[in-house]
Amino acid sequence: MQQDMIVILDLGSEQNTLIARDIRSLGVYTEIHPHDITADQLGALPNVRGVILNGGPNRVVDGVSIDASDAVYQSGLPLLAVDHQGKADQNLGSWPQEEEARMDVLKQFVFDQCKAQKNWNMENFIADQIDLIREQVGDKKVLLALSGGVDSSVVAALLIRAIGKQLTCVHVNHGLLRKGEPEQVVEVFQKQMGANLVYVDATDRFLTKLENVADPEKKRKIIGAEFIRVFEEEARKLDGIQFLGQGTIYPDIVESGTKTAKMVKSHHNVGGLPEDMQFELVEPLKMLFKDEVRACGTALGLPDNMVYRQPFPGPGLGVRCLGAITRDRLEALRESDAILREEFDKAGLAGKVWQYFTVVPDFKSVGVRDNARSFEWPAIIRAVNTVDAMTATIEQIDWDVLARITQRITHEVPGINRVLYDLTPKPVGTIEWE
Ligand SMILES: Nc1ncnc2c1ncn2[C@@H]1O[C@H](COP(=O)(O)OP(=O)(O)OP(=O)(O)O)[C@@H](O)[C@H]1O
Repeated sequence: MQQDMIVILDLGSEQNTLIARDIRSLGVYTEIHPHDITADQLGALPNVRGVILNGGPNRVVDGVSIDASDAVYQSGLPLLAVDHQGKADQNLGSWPQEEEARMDVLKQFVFDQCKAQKNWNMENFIADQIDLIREQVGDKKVLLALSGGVDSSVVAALLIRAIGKQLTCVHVNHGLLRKGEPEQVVEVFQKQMGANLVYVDATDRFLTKLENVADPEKKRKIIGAEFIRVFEEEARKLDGIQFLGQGTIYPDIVESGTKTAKMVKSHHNVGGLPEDMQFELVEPLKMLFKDEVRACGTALGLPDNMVYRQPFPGPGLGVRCLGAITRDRLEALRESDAILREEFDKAGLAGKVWQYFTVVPDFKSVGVRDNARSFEWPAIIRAVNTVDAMTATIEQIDWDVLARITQRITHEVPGINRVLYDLTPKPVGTIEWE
């Protein structure tokens, strides 16, 4: 391993991630571990230069105040005790709330006391991961479900670098992807990077299953279950696969809970595979935050529009083609969404607005086209900003941009005769319509 490490022990703090991010921003690698880490576990971590005892409001569990194990106190490593409640007790000093003062304390600890080197960067990370992946996988084979989203794309690029043809990627086109996405996956991974890529066009299969299904929950369930079925079928056709690559990232793990935090949820796994299909997991991004995943993707040569892709729901366009999906309305949705993205790009909004897309509902309105009555769907524009997806505000799009988008959609997309702009923040509206 190339990097020095500062270990953060979670003694009931809600700010483990914040402090981890602060230290990484200083160019030093950090990992968050449970408070009762054993001497063996601590000893197994490479290049540890110091330990932060990160206390906070959850420190008292069942009336007992938790503390780090003796192994930590006897390790001889420099220790920094932090209490985010600002209280000082026997072991814990108080902790500055202001960012500048906090960073000063961290810098002093990390560089002066621990003598850590500023060697956390993507070049070192990639070099380390390539070694680790080769060590884990040996001459065996790895399977990866490649969506074309940020996380699985970066995992694919990293695995291709590490093990080349020992990796097989499976990309499922369920017919609900955005315009150009499946083509880009084939272009980037198969043509440019020379990956083993199985491209499955399962559009008919998904759309047939979804025929006449109007309930949003049912739609989501059908799409999820069918995805697992298609993926399983493809996996069974391949011989001798022992490993499954996954785009697990650090927030998935941190949010899933250390010992003092509540379990939140587990993401990113291609869950639901049958029990006889047990794979060992390869999760090379599991210590990276999202912006680091993007930096890693860029360093591996992935295109910007893949690395900075806006979030896209698992069921894809299926939840934006409201009610029972029909092929013609889905096509109108895909085309209007592509125009919106193109115009946002031209207007410099693409990197600025968090999420933007169109929705096509299952009702029509009267219009006039070429001097004749038309009866067509509306396209609804949604453009929102959020920090944590729990709340969202509306992007105030320039009127000229909106007018241009309206002109293009109503003239270029068959079946659309109106464009509407959704002004609802979250709450009350969710970001997606279904
Ligand atoms: N169309 C698809 N083809 C192949 N694999 C897919 C597809 N959709 C999802 N997956 C797999 O399921 C995982 C979780 O999917 P989800 O839609 O939750 O994406 P995500 O969490 O945004 O991850 P990503 O950024 O990789 O898309 C993906 O990382 C990928 O491995």
